Amino acid sequence: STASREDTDEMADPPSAGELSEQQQLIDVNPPRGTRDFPPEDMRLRNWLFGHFREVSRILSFEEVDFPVLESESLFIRKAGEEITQQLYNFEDKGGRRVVLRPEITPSLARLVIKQGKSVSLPLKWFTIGQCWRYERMTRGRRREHYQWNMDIFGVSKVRAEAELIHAIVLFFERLGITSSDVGIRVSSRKVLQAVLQMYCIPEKIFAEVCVIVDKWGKITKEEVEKELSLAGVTPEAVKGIVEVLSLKSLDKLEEVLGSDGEAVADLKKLFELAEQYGYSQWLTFDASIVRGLAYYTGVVFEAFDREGKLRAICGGGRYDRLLSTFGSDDIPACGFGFGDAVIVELLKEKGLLPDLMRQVDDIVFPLDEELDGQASKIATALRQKGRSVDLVEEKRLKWVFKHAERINASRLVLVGNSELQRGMVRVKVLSTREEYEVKIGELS
Ligand SMILES: Nc1ccc(Br)nc1
Repeated sequence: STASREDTDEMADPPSAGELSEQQQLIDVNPPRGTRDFPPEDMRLRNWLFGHFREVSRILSFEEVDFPVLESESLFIRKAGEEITQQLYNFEDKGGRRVVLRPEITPSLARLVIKQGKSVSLPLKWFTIGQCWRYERMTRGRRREHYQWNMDIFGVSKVRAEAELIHAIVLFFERLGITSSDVGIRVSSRKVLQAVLQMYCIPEKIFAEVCVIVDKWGKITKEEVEKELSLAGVTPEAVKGIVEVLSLKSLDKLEEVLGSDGEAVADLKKLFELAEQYGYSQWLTFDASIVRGLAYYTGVVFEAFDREGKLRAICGGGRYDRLLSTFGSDDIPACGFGFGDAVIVELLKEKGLLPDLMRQVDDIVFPLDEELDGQASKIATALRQKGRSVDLVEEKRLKWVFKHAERINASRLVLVGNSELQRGMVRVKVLSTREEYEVKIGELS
């Protein structure tokens, strides 16, 4: 016989376009280009990931904050040629205001710190998980949104802040089963590049632009980097000096080039000493080519990478001591990182570490006869008030209910039947042990 719809759990085929009248044309059920839906299975993974973000933030004693996804465009207008500012998801709203879907979170954090002003005592340790956007020509077919975990410390000028943030990143990886054999964290400081530019009397005003160009090292050819540096106003000998320093992979070598009295070497030495004490130095590696691509970094910068070299940077961050003054406020030393929700999932897949997250329900309550739907509602209410998750099912055959119970990993099946109700009872099946018993309705827990 043909199974009726309530017997199967497959959706009927949607009507074909020809079966719909003009105004009933099926809408495009896909989300806008470059964006994602999160159906239950994907949402379980996302909640699992964000749960670890939150737990690590709690363990590091960070407070959660949040901001509108929509921000004034003025927060992100920067002249250093960053990709992030060239791909702003910007528009004019109905009030004629220039607004954006934020491409990153740090400027919002800075805005709130300024807004809070004297009402907050430093240091501040804030975290947030928020959706960020870019408008990229779909030629590269890349996503236009992702969720980013940000942790930021305001008011700590010493590298203790960087050490704390890196500790958070290491703890997060360890919670997911990722080890320092899978992932490393490259560390350097923009003060390295700053020192080199000073050695060659390159004006400070092009520092941010030079950093954005140097960040392309390894992504575009050496010749292209040199050409862009030259166009930015860096002399040929300074370009040579920069290229030489970028290849340094040891602090000792760096010290030979920059001398031992500079801030860059001192900061990095202190950070690596602290790393030993935290017990995570096996994750760290000094790499002078790391500058990160955001204009506002001023000091230590770091990024996590997969040692097999198959993926883009997993997360990254650094010190940005001068960002607040670009918004007209007094500066407050600051340091933070962003951790996207996409590359980490690719890494977990690579390492076979994706968790198997099942839907789980405590009880299915099922009236065996239609007229018992009221009794079933009472029983569901009593159980829910005790905090049990209850799936109240009706208009189904018992065979379907057993299959459904298996599908949603229900712990118990509570059957509401006339004969039991006559005696003030319901029948309970414990699905894991097949144990079956009757219990007084008032004693069901
Ligand atoms: N900044 C940014 C925003 C959105 C995506 Br997807 N990637 C980077």
